[in-house]
Amino acid sequence: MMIYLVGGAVRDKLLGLPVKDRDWVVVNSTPDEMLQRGFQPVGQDFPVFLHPDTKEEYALARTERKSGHGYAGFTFHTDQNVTLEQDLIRRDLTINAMAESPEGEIIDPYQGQQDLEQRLLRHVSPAFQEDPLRILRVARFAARFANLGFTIADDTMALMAHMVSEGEASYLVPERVWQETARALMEQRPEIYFLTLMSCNALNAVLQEWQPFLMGSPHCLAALQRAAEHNASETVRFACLFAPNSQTEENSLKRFFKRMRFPSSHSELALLVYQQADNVPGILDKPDTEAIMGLFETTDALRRPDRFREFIAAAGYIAQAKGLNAPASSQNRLFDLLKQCQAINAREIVAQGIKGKAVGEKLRKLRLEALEQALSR
Ligand SMILES: Nc1ccn([C@@H]2O[C@H](COP(=O)(O)OP(=O)(O)OP(=O)(O)O)[C@@H](O)[C@H]2O)c(=O)n1
Repeated sequence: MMIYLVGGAVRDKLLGLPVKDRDWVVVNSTPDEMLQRGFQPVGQDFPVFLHPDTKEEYALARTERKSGHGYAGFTFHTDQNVTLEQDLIRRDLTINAMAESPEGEIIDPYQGQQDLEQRLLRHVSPAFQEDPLRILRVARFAARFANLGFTIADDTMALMAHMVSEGEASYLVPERVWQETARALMEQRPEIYFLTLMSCNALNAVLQEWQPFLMGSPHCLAALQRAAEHNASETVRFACLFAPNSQTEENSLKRFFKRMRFPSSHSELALLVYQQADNVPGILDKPDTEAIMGLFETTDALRRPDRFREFIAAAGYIAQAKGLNAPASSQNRLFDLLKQCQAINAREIVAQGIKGKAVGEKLRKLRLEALEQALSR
């Protein structure tokens, strides 16, 4: 048997980037031999094994043939005669289709190194079409490597658009779409992921309800870009893409979240942003304690201060993207005001012998007074 390092590890090494996961291809072997050598099978019909010590993935060189749609549509073919070149040609991008021998020799039958130099994301062969997830992967790599100067080859973009027009993208299940999208959100230039999906029409095919936000208003993607520049969390980046938008009804947004099964933390923050983000800029311009208290109440800030922090961060990026004056200092000020309100709690009021509904009323009154005082300072 011969073992080669393949895929992202070879690509990242050649780019001088840190290598996270290492994947290996095993040529000229059989499942029996792998088992004899102590490798653990990953699944029943899947020619992939885990190394007994490192737990890294070792896959028998294989060819894949499509026999239908989606993930049930694959048949694997692996035998001792499948060559490294045959294994590499079925991969997605030329920069992901290189191998390294144990001696450190790079095996590059499809000009991956040339494309690395030319900063091109180019599909290896027509076999690219066998997996619609690759449309999202290419968009994600474009987002990751944009700052290194990478762009998508015209032919590859055309192929992706062709796959979408053939209806292939509709076979992507929500879980996989989210998996790629979540990873893309954390890349350096996440907006490029969405721009790529728009260019090949995949956004319309898989994430249609997002279109009014992403295509209808220029603020969302600009806000996302700012959020990424400031190393914002995945939740905040996601929520930036739901700036208030008059074309979308709240119910259809809720249906979208449900259909795509986004994590509830993300959907909840996004919904708050959609409903309330426009109320944040300028709220501190005039000392209107009722307005500030109203914002705390509608966003449930007193009980969920961490989420409120994320909410004002997202609202801030959106406001900045709109060219409004929304400095980080006013976000901190708003959060300080929240803390002042939180410092007053029901215990002291109950201790004074106040009961029932009057407790809440008194609490609100004291908090408004605290806001008044803080704002006059
Ligand atoms: N839909 C896919 C998924 C994976 N691959 C191939 O399998 C390798 C390993 O896949 P994965 O670990 O998902 O990606 P990486 O390229 O290692 O990228 P990342 O850094 O994002 O993990 C890829 O390089 C690529 O050659 C592919 O061709 N098509």
